[in-house]
Amino acid sequence: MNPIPVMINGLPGNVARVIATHIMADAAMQLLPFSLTGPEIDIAHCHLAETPIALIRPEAREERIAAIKTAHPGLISVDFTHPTAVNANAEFYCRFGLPFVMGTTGGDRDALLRTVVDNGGLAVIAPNMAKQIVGFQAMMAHAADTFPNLFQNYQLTIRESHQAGKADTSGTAKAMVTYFNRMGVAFNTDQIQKERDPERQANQWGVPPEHLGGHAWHTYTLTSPDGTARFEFSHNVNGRDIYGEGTRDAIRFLARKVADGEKGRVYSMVDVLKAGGIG
Ligand SMILES: NC(=O)C1=CN([C@@H]2O[C@H](COP(=O)(O)OP(=O)(O)OC[C@H]3O[C@@H](n4cnc5c(N)ncnc54)[C@H](OP(=O)(O)O)[C@@H]3O)[C@@H](O)[C@H]2O)C=CC1
Ligand SMILES: O=C(O)C1=N[C@H](C(=O)O)C[C@H](O)C1
Repeated sequence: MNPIPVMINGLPGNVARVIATHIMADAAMQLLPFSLTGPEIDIAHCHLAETPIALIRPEAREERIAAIKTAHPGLISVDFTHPTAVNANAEFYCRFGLPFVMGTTGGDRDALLRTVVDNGGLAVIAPNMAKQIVGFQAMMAHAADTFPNLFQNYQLTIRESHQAGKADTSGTAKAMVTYFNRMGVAFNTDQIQKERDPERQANQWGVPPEHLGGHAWHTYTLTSPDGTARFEFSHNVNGRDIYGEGTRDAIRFLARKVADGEKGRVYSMVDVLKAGGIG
């Protein structure tokens, strides 16, 4: 079997760099030496180990993509860019018939789904690629479907802490809100408490100093109306390696859907998990 050609977009950003390293280590995939990059990037290349990757700025991508696509049939694009880029990037992928994995959070998520469906695109879209967190989401979805209003009238607090440079509120926490809502909890994503201050992260949260520049800590606390019962769920991730395996599974899943001739469909990481793509 030929390796799946993969273009990681968002280099030289933090997560794109980690994911690209995971792709390079996977014999079933071929990391292409190109990456769509952002408007602030003024270097022409970045290096992953010894491999130079050409960085394609937004104004150059329309003229470059056709040749890349022709040279690499079956190309899968993987997007870990910036919340402000989500919708325009999805439109770009759909315009050029590029199936994509969208790991980037933020943007208008409803519009994102519509773009794919209305334009016959194909995508896996998920705010979190970590398989254990995806599994936790699936558990919460099951609880919401099976026991609607299980936590009716409970008070919810959501606290999340990420590296100071994170541009948006946790997309994972926002997704989790939908399950709590379906379990009867009144809560708006604006109520998510986000921490971006490294001093408080180290001294109050206990984030290890070496991970202040890259961590994703989330705690969901439910308190009963009379205050006698409290339920707490946490997932605390240091570094970014955890996202590599799930992203590779999403790429393999999407490549299979392309081979099956699917079009106009959006899949989540829960779909990837259910398909047995995560092992
Ligand atoms: N789904 C998941 O499992 C995970 C998702 N994420 C998400 O991934 C995203 C990236 O995070 P992170 O790497 O920390 O962010 P960084 O800011 O480190 O990197 C983002 C990179 O994307 C570039 N960029 C901006 N606009 C575009 C564009 N239009 N096309 C291509 N590249 C662009 C930026 O360039 P410039 O400097 O010019 O803006 C920058 O180099 C976030 O949305 C984050 O929430 C993170 C971890 C896991
Ligand atoms: O920006 C990050 O780092 C992360 N972003 C995702 C999110 O917003 O949910 C996933 C994880 O929290 C790390």
